[in-house]
Amino acid sequence: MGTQTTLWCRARTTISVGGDWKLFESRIRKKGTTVSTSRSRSCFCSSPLTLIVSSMPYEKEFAAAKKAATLAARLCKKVQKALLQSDVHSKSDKSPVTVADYGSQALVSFILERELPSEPFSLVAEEDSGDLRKESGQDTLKRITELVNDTLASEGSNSFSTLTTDDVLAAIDGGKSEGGSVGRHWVLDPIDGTKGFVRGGQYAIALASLDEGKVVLGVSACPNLPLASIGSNQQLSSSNEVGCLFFAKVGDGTYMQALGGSTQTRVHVCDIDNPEEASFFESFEAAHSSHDLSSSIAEKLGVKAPPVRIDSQAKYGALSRGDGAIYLRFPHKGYREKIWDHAAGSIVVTEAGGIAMDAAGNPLDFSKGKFLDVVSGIIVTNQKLKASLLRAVKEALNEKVSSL
Ligand SMILES: Nc1ncnc2c1ncn2[C@@H]1O[C@H](COP(=O)(O)O)[C@@H](OP(=O)(O)O)[C@H]1O
Ligand SMILES: [Mg+2]
Ligand SMILES: [Mg+2]
Ligand SMILES: [Mg+2]
Repeated sequence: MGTQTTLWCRARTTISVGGDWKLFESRIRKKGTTVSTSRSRSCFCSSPLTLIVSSMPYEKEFAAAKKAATLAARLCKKVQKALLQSDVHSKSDKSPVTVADYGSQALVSFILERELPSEPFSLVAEEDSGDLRKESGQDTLKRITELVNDTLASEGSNSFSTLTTDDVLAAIDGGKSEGGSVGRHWVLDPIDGTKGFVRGGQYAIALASLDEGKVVLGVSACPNLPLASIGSNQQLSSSNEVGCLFFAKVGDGTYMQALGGSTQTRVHVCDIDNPEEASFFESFEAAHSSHDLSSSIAEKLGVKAPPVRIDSQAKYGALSRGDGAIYLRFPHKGYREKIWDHAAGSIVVTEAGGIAMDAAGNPLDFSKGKFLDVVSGIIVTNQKLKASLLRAVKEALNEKVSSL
């Protein structure tokens, strides 16, 4: 449980803030009082000011997010097991959307609102209920409602009341927020890697929270990811258990536990500094990221291992525990990245000591609404490989331009 302290500042005061000091500074500045702060975490206020300092910020939100992602993973696992052709439903952009995408979004939206009743609720999520409101969507909607109710019942909570189809539509549409740089917003990809999900491969339920445009917590449930390393330089492991939950809160590090388990382990990115020993992740789907460009970058860097191709933000999770050293993502011309594809993954990696940036080395900016505008692509690595990776990326991109 987090504790809150109310401080009445009249002069220089030393305060202790768990979490992100920069974010805290920007908050108190906004209150209309001149506040000068220093690295020693002391602050001087020009007029009396009441500061409410939480020693464990975002703790309630973090617990709610873990609960929501874990339950959504349970729903998705059930559907993936029984996946029938008829569960695949075509959206206008032709990406397969299954009952699990909608069910997961409805469940996460419902649980976050239920667990945090006193907070304003804003959710930026991938799916909307448009197709489910049509006559042709009624059977699917009933199926989703049953799935959501079955999953809630399995939670064993006494306060459970059965949701109607209208409740489910409303919960899905709870995800219509546009996000932005003001206030708090949840960001959800109910199933990231839908193509992997349909194929029986990797996928993730990815949930993050933005505060003033910055990702402050992220949870990524990866039901098919082995608990043991999947890197190309993996050590032999006796465990073939799958299902990982990664979670990170700003300033507090990244942790992993077995989905449904309770023992958490702190994870760190690898500390490889020699690219020859590094291995890299990329999308399984060549349509999502140029495999040619990645292999040209890897060659320039001197990476020897073949690419590890997996779907979804499971790549960020695997990187955060050191399974590989680099994740390269270079969408084809005209594609615009969305925040829900990277928000949870990026904090999972940065809190584990890594860096997520665009191909020009800029930090990822989640404050501009649902799109994440990046220069050329997204690259993720550890601190030691950052400079050489950026050089190789620049060279490969220049070569690509001059060959056109
Ligand atoms: N043409 C494209 N280029 C890049 N990314 C794309 C894409 N089409 C879809 N995507 C995104 O790639 C995500 C999957 O990432 P990955 O390739 O790492 O598995 C998809 O998430 P969803 O599966 O949630 O729709 C989708 O948002
Ligand atoms: Mg999609
Ligand atoms: Mg996605
Ligand atoms: Mg998705």
